[in-house]
Amino acid sequence: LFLFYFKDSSELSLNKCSLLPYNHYWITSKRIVTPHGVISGAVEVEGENIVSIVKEDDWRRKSRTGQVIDYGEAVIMPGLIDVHAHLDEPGRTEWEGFLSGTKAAAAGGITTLIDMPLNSYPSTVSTETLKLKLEAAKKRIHVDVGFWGGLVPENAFNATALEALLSAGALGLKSFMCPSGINDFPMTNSSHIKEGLSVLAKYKRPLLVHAEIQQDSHLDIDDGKDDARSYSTYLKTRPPSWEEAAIRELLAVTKDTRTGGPAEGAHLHVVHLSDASTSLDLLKAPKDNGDSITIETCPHYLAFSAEEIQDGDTRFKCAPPIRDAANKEKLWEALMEGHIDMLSSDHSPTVPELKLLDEGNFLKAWGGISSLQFVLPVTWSYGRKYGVTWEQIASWWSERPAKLAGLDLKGAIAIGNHADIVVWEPEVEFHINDDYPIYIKHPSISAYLGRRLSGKVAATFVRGNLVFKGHHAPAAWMSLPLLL
Ligand SMILES: NC(=O)N[C@H]1NC(=O)NC1=O
Ligand SMILES: [Zn+2]
Ligand SMILES: [Zn+2]
Repeated sequence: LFLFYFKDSSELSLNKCSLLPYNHYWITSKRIVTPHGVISGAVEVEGENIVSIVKEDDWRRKSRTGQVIDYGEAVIMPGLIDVHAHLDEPGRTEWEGFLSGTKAAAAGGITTLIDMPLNSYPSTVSTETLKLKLEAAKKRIHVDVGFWGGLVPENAFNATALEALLSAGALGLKSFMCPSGINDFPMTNSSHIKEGLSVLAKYKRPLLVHAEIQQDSHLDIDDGKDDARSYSTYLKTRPPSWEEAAIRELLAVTKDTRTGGPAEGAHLHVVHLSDASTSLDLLKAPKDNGDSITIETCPHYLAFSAEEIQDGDTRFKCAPPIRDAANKEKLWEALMEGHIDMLSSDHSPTVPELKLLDEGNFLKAWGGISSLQFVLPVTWSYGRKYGVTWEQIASWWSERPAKLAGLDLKGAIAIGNHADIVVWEPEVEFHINDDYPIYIKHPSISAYLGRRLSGKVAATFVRGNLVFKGHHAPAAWMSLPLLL
């Protein structure tokens, strides 16, 4: 698979994209999150990889070479892998772009980001348009970036075109079952999806689906009774029945992904599940019975509830919508019990003008949450009262996303893996106000502006390069597609 790397490894010796001058070093801490538990000890990095992991007792006894960076009691975790972010470049760079987006990612402990095929212009639906993405990202990324391709009516019945897109490096495909809000990214129906899955089966790669199907809305938005500034008006326009309808249709095709089925090898990933009632319940049995399905939800569905969204505060408009507090509780329960597999940001920014913050019209504003830099502290801050552990965070944000995207050398602090590491301090609180360094292009639309969070990112390593430690590595980024 192609992953678009930010640095040519052959140039590591004259490395300007690392804030560390060493090629071989040890990171020590009392709290290192490994697949075998949290240990006190040291992680040895050489070049791009983790070459050993030792517990404290052995570490003391061992003679060693290489520099030592002691992080004390800070938590050392695998870097986060955000499988769902819209960086909007090329074509809508004024909305975000690779430079600011990956800068925010690095500051937030995200070491790999998979870019969605829509909101840029053109959409990533062919080898030619994927090439435009690669060109745009060149020398402009602070973390590893991969790309999903788009499954749209135009390419769905063209297996040759889809295969070319996957061979050119798309890590999988993404489609919408309702209007996406982007003209050159039309929605697919289940026959398109079935075709897509049959091609993906060969490549053993996933289809990510925005699972909402438009139902008759009971709201007549023209009768003047419903205030477009009120969040409840927006909520009524996208009831859980939209998610339910999409999931019912999807389950008719995911049977094919079972062992021995016609699309064995393909996988369906339901993005940003919001409805924790019937939509989730419908997925449980097929998932347990061998349909190849995973489910993601996003921090904003876990942090916020409809009741607390103020009139006109369109920063919180997204689709599917943030539902009531009871639904939020059920989402946490499903996550803790393992029915929801992973988290992603669905960072989907725009320019402040299109968020209509002054007018506050929920029906007309751009739908999309801006959150990229804060997903780790948000997961931790809002999850603490449910007893969330660092190992769970590593599973939701690193291990399972790596598996979904087929990134064999990522997702865990393990020998041989890429040295993709976040160092963070769970006990440190901070207030996201106007003085706080926010690296996304438009801080004013950030959903977390004004919040107090705990869990501060101290340092981020991407394949052995220290890319962030309160400030970013100054860099003229080299980039190249690399065969994993
Ligand atoms: N086009 C786009 O990014 N849409 C996203 N925004 C959102 O809130 N949900 C989405 O799917
Ligand atoms: Zn979506
Ligand atoms: Zn999205």
